[in-house]
Amino acid sequence: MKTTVTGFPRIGKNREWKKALEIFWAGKISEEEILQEAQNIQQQHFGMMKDLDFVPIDFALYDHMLETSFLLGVLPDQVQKSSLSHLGKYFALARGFQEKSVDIKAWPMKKWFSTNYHCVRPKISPETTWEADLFFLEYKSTLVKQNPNRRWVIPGPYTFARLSIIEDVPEHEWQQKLLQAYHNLLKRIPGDVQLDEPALVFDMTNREKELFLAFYESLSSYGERLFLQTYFGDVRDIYEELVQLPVKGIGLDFVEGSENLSLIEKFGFPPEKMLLCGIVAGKNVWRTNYEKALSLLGRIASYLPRENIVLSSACSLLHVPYTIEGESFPEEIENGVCFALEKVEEIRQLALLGDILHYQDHPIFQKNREMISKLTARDRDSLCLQKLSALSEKDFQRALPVEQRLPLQKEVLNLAPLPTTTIGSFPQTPELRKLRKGFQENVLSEETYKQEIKKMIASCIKTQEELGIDVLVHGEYERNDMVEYFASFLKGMTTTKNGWVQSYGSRTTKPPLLYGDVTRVSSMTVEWITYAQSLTTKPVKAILTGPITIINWSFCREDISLKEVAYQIALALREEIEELQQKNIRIIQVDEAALRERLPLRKSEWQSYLDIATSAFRLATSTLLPEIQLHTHMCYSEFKDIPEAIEALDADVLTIEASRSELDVLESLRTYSQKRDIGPGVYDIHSPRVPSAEEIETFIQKLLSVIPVEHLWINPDCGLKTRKESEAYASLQHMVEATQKIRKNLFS
Ligand SMILES: Nc1nc2c(c(=O)[nH]1)N[C@@H](CNc1ccc(C(=O)N[C@@H](CCC(=O)N[C@@H](CCC(=O)N[C@@H](CCC(=O)O)C(=O)O)C(=O)O)C(=O)O)cc1)CN2
Ligand code: MET
Ligand SMILES: [Zn+2]
Repeated sequence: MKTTVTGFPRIGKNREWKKALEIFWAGKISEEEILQEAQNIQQQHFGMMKDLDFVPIDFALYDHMLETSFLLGVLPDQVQKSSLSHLGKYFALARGFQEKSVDIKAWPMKKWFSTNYHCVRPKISPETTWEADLFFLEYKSTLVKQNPNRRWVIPGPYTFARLSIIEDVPEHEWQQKLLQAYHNLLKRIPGDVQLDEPALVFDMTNREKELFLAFYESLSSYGERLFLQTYFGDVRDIYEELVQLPVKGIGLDFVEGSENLSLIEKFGFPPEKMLLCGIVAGKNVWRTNYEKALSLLGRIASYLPRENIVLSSACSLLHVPYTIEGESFPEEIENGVCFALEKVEEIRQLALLGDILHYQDHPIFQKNREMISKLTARDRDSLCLQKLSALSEKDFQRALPVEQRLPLQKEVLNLAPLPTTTIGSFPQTPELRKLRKGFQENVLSEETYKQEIKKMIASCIKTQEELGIDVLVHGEYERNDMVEYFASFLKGMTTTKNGWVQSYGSRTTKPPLLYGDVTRVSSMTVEWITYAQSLTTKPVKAILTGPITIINWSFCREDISLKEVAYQIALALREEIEELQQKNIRIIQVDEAALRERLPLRKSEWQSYLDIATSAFRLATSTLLPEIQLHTHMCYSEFKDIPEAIEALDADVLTIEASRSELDVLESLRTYSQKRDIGPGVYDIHSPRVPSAEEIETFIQKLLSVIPVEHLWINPDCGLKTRKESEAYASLQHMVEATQKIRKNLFS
C-alpha cells in the first residue's frame, strides 16, 4: 500500500518560519529573503516526508484560506488597487495596515472547525475584483518544482464559500464567479490537486448538497488530477453522491469519522478510484493502535484493490508538533506519544504491515501491541475519583440567582456606569520572555524571577490606574500561556519543551498533554493576584482558565469520558477559586475561550457536549459568594446558535470577541443582556492597528442600541499579550476616552 499525509505543519521544526515572519514584519529582512526562507522550510519538509510515496504542498505564508483568496482573486478593490507590493497586500489583509492614506482592516479570523487553528475569513462583496494575483502562483510553483510526487493542497470551493463572509452579492452571481475562479486556478496548477472539503462533515441540507455537487460536476474536466479530501468527521449526508463524483481520489477520516467505514460497507467504494485512507490521528498525539487500525484496513481492503489505497493521516498534521525528539514524558506515557514525524513513521509501518498476510507475527506489530497495552493500563487517582462520585446537584448551583447577585455586587464594587476593563493579559515583551527563559534554565533564582514579575505587576497596575480603567488585572506576566501555565501546576498534565503548534500566522502554542487524573497540587494564581490587589483600592479581577479550554488546548487522554476529565479540572479550579475568595478577591474571571470551538460539528451531538461544558463551568464556580462577581470570557464564538448554553454558565459578566465580526452577534445577545452584564470587545487586539477614539465611540454607540446601558461593559475583544506595549496603551487610552465621552453625554 502507498502512503501520504493529508497535510503537514508549517511553522518550522524550530519555529523558523515564525521567526522569519516576525523579523520580516519588523522590516529587518527583504521580500526576497522571506520567500527564500519559505523555500528552505519547504525543502526541509520534503526531507521529513521523504519516505512517503506522495507529499502534500500545503505551505502558506500566513494562512491557507488567505492564500487561496489571492490565487482566486477574492480581493477587495481597495487592496488590489493600493500601492502595496504583493506581499504587502497579503499581510495587510492578514494583520491590518495603517499608514497615512491607506487604512486596511484585517479580515476576520475563525476557528478552523474544531481546532485551535484560526483561519482567515475572506470577504466576497461587490468590491471583490476576481483578479487572481499570479505572484502567489509563481512563489508556490517554486516550492514544488523539485518534487514530482507532490500534490497542491487548497481548500475546495464548497468549504471556501462556507467559511467566507459573503456580503451583498446575489447567490447565483458569487457562485458563478467563484467557480470560474477555481476553473482559472486549476488550469494554471500543474499536476495533482487536493481540494480540502472538511465542510462536508457538517450536517448538510439538500440545497447545500446540490450546491456542492454542482461545483464538482462543473470541475469534471480536471477530475483526472483531483483528490477530494474530507476530515474532522464522516460524510454521512453525501457519501453516495460523493464517491460517484468525477475525481481521481477521495480522502476519508477513519479516526473522527465514526460512520465512514459503515458507509463503505453499506454503499461500497468505486474500485477504480483512489482512497486516501486516514487512519492515523492528526489532532491527537497518542500512539496508533495497530491492531485496531489494521483490522479496519482489512475491512476496507475488501472493497477496492490495494493499489488504490493510500494510507494517510486522518487530517492535516498541522495540529500536532513536529517531533518528540528531545522531549521526555512521564513514565505512564513514555513510548505512547507521537508527533508529526513519528506519525509519518506510523503510516509507513502500517503500510508495511498491511501488505503482510500474517502481520501479527511481525516484530513491529508486537512492539506496538506492547506499547499500547502499557498506555491503556494507567493507574487511577482514587481520591480524585471519590471526590467526583460525591458530587450532587447543589455542587452545580450558586446560592442566589443572577438578578439578586448583580445588585449585591454593584454595591460592593461601586463602579462607574459602562465600567472599563481588559481581558487579562498585558503585552508579553521580549524582556519578559527572556526572564522566563532564564528562570526555566536555572540561570535566574526563583526569588529574583518572582521579584521581577512583581515589578511588572506593579507597573501594570500603575499604568491601568493612570489610564483610568475601572476593573484592573495583574497582567498575566507569570504565564507563558493561559493553558500551559495551569498545566504546569496540575497533576495529571505535562508540558513539552519544543512541541509548538501554529495557532494563527506566526502565533504558536505548546499544547500540554493531559494524560492522567487531574488534581491541584498547590495554588496557582493566588500569590500574583493578591499581590496586585494589595497595590490598589480598585478591584483586581482574578483570571483563571476554564475546564473546556484547558482540555481543548491540550492533547487530551481518550480513555475516559470528556465529562470525567472536565469535572476533574473543574474541581481543581474550584479549590483555587475558593482560596482567592478567602483572600478577599472581589471579581473572578474564568475564561472559556474554547467553549464554542469544541462544539461538535454535528448538531445531534451538541446538547450532550454543552451539558458537560456548562456543568463543568458551574462546578468550578458555584461556591462563589453571591457578592463576588463571576466573569467569563470567550473568543471566536458565534453564540447565535447556542444562547441557552451561554445562559447556562450562569456568569454575572460575559466579555466576548465582537469587533471583527458584525453586529449580528450582538443582536443575538439582546436577550442575554436583559438580565446579565456583557462586554462585547470594542476593538480588535489581533491587529497591530490602533483604533481611534472616534471609531471606538461609534462602536459603543452601536452597542448601546442593543444592550441596556446598565448592563454594558467596555473592553478590548481579547487579551493584550500579543501586542506591543505602545500599541496596547494607545488603544486602551482611546477606549477610555471614548467611554468617558459617552458617559458625559449620557449622564451629565
Ligand atoms: N493555548 C492557547 N490557545 C489560544 C490562545 C492562547 O492564548 N493560548 N489564544 C487564542 C489566540 N491564539 C494565540 C496563540 C498563541 C499566542 C502567543 O502569543 N504565542 C506566543 C508563544 C507564547 C509562549 O508560550 N511563550 C513562551 C516561550 C517564548 C519563546 O519563544 N521563548 C524563546 C526565548 C525568549 C527570547 O529570547 O525572546 C525561545 O524559547 O526561543 C514564554 O513566553 O515563555 C508566540 O507564538 O510567540 C497568542 C494567541 C486562541 N488560542
Ligand atoms: N485571559 C486571557 C488573556 O487575556 C484570555 C485570552 S482568550 C484567548 O490573554
Ligand atoms: Zn480571548
